Amino acid sequence: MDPYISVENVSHVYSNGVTAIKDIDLDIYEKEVVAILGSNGSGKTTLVKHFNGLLTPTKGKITVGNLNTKKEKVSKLSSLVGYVFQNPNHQTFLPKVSQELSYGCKNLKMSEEETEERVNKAVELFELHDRLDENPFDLNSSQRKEVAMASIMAISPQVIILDEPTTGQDHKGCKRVLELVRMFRDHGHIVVLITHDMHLIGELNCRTVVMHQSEKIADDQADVVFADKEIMGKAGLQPPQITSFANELSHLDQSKTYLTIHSILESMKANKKESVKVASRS
Ligand SMILES: Nc1ncnc2c1ncn2[C@@H]1O[C@H](COP(=O)(O)OP(=O)(O)OP(=O)(O)O)[C@@H](O)[C@H]1O
Repeated sequence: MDPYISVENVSHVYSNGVTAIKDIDLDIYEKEVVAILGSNGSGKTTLVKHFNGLLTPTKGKITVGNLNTKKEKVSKLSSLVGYVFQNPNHQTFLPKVSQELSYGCKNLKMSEEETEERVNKAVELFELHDRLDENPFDLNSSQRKEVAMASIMAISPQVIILDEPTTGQDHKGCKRVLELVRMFRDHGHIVVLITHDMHLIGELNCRTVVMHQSEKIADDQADVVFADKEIMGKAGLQPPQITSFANELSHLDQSKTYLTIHSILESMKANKKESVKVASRS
């Protein structure tokens, strides 16, 4: 299977001379959820801005859906790759939710019929029926973020980039983000997450790319990356608290990396069954 996004030996040097990403190779396939992790300034945003053509490589090549991003218009690429900004206020600017939802489709010059069909689908998925006439700025930040995500979903790009989706969200908002990532994946989209939220990555146990000082230093499932003390230390990352806690529980199988309470409980139950078996044998 060909990758949908192919990053081949890509570097980006900004006009001020800063090398923000260096010699990156990365293939992203259909239906993958990929988290990009790394400390501030490590190059995460610069990397993903190449996926929708906001930036182009100063060295190397990127293809998205077989299109060379250097040769395509940003408008074409933004129909394939949607970018949900960290701050929904940077994305919502129209006075009604309904206008926000249709803006992207209209901007891409879709017919009225197609726009209506796509917006209706987004309204359905995000259950926005009662909010269509509201002003996005009258909604709370979690609801406004959902409107921003729904307006990207209306375009139905193959790839959805979520930049720090849980930042500034309360517990309910964070849970909703997790649900939405799963919903995007279940609808066949590729989801790329830029995040510092280790709990979110732990819950998803998704493919995790770690950036450090402009370079990619790890690319594996979250449980494998989180168990790699050298990588985690180098990138200045801490696994979710639950993983550190589980590492202290000597009666758990320490060959595994525990990312959620659920996984710890499952292991405890398995241990219990095992010890009952042993007890009944002796
Ligand atoms: N427009 C720009 N012009 C010049 N340098 C930039 C520009 N944008 C980012 N940089 C620099 O490129 C490097 C990588 O920045 P980038 O924003 O990609 O990192 P990041 O990992 O996304 O950081 P953060 O977590 O803080 O958002 C940093 O040194 C940053 O100062």
